[in-house]
Amino acid sequence: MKTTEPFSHVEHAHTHNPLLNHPEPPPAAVRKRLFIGAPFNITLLFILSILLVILNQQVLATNSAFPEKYSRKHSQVDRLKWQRTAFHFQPAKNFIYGPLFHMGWYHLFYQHNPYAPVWGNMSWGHSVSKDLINWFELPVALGPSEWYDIEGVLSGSTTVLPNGEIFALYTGNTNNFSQFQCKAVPVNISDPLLVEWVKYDGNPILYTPPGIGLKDYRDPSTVWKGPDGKHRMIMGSKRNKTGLVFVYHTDDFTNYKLLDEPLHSVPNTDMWECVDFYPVSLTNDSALDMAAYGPGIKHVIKESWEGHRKDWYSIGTYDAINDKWTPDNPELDVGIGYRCDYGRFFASKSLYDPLKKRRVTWGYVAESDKHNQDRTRGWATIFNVGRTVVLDRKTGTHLLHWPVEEIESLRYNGQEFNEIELEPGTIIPLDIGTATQLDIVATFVVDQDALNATSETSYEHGCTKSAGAAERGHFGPFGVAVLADEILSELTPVYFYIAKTAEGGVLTHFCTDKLRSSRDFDEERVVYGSTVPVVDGEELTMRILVDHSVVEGFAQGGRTVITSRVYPTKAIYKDAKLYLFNNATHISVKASLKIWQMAPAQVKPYPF
Ligand SMILES: OC[C@H]1O[C@@](CO)(OC[C@@]2(O[C@H]3O[C@H](CO)[C@@H](O)[C@H](O)[C@H]3O)O[C@H](CO)[C@@H](O)[C@@H]2O)[C@@H](O)[C@@H]1O
Repeated sequence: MKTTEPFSHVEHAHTHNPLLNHPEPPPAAVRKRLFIGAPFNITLLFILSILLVILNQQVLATNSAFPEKYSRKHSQVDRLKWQRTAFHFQPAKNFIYGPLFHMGWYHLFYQHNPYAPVWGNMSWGHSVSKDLINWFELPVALGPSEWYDIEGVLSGSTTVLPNGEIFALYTGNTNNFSQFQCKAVPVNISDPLLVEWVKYDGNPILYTPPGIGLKDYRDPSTVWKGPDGKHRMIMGSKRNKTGLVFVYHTDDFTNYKLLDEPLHSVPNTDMWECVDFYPVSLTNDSALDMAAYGPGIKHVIKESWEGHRKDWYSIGTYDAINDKWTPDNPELDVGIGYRCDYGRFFASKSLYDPLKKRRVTWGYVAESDKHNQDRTRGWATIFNVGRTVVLDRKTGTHLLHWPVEEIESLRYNGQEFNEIELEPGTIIPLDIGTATQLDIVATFVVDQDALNATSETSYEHGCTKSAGAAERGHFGPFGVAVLADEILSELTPVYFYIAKTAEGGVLTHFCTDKLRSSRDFDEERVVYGSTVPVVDGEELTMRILVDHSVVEGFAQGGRTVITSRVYPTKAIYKDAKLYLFNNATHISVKASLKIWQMAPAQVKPYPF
């Protein structure tokens, strides 16, 4: 790895940043010093403060902050071209999202419109990879063709049986959008690419159960064998506003018998789409295949909340004899506890990878700019970089989602910055050259004496209801601003914010501020985030993947994750810069970073 000189050249670049700072009164001790002086100084200071307040208010008013609609420098064509990601999976064009599975090669199946970059003509797109990073696009595996799927081959799953048999279960959308479950098989299982698929001629194999809406019944899971030798399949649905998971038993993988009782249900969580269910180990980081059952194992339910477009998980115990699942903590039940990702990430689906004994999950990361841009760009929505999922054995309450190790093969030109002192209210540029494709690992050491000395409490703080990185607290925000232009008119800060509780404890928030990511339209001009547990003895660490229009942030090894789509108009190409900041009012922070440039991944048609 190539390293730069120590960070001395940046130290004298410390600047006071009006864009990040709120017009808050300085702390009492400082205030005293400011007001000792001649009346002339007081008047001057007063005028300056008024100007600062006006400037800050302009910046904080989200839409009116940017009167100039487009940057003159980069044309719209250039901007849209820049948005295409370099190392996140997306096919050459059109619309993607959906499920995946494995066979020899890693096979990724996804919801795909072969004709336009918008939802419609839903088909199963198909790509294969040897390393989860570089992909070959194959022909569409399954497209609408029959009465039961004429309006779309929707999401589902694939199953590989121990005898090598492979089949897919999917939801067919009829001409009136009723949903039926269907089966398909590869034509030739000795083809490692599984290029051709054929639909079962007895489709549909499953009809909507009584009392369930015809449009509330979809996304059949992978089939697995329970400890009693019976095979199971599950599907998400809802009854009134109660989200639930149906369980089916099968002997032949074509006929499925619905059990009377659901595996689990939670009132007021609406339709559960793309339900995922898998075991996690309490004793090590090795993933388990679906059949794993017994002591030392917990089971995770993940659901994608229709309408909200958010993925929720909960950790609990699976009783395979009665096909019932119970959450460890009812207050952290499915849909009311933790999310897989606090940004834009939906309809995720995981794969047990027997090669590396790990579970990898992908979700689709939709666009958040104007819908008509999709057509101009020619593509829409991407996948996150595949993430391994393990139980966080330190907390026991969280999952850890972390980019697959293969992504590190794209790193080059590594640079290290050690122990940069960030005093309250500073922002410094990090001179790393091009800043559009990056892997950043940052550690922050907080001045504990200052933290302990202050009794101020800000327990009520929350990323999503805050004013983002401009909202100054005693102990935050501090972090990294990515995709920022030189004058900070566009920037996406990814940061920690420490809040002290009335009892003297601390609560750490991990946030991404999209309020000033783009001067252009963004339907989610918001601050994303949540709290992140920090276990005794841990430093505050974050990892950020920057890839043009996507920013993935991981705090504390992936306990809290935030994926954002961003559409800067100025901070693009060589004008995209990186900054380190501490906008807290009362603590200094020492930051150490490793930053790599990221090479593009290859996504190509398979060379038949
Ligand atoms: O592509 C269908 C699969 O995708 C899932 C999970 O994302 O359901 C999405 C869903 O919404 C799509 O269709 C809507 C039109 O009917 C459209 O407005 C929306 O933008 C699309 O994402 O698809 C079904 C209807 O087909 C709808 O109820 C969902 O919200 C998954 O559940 C599907 O299998």
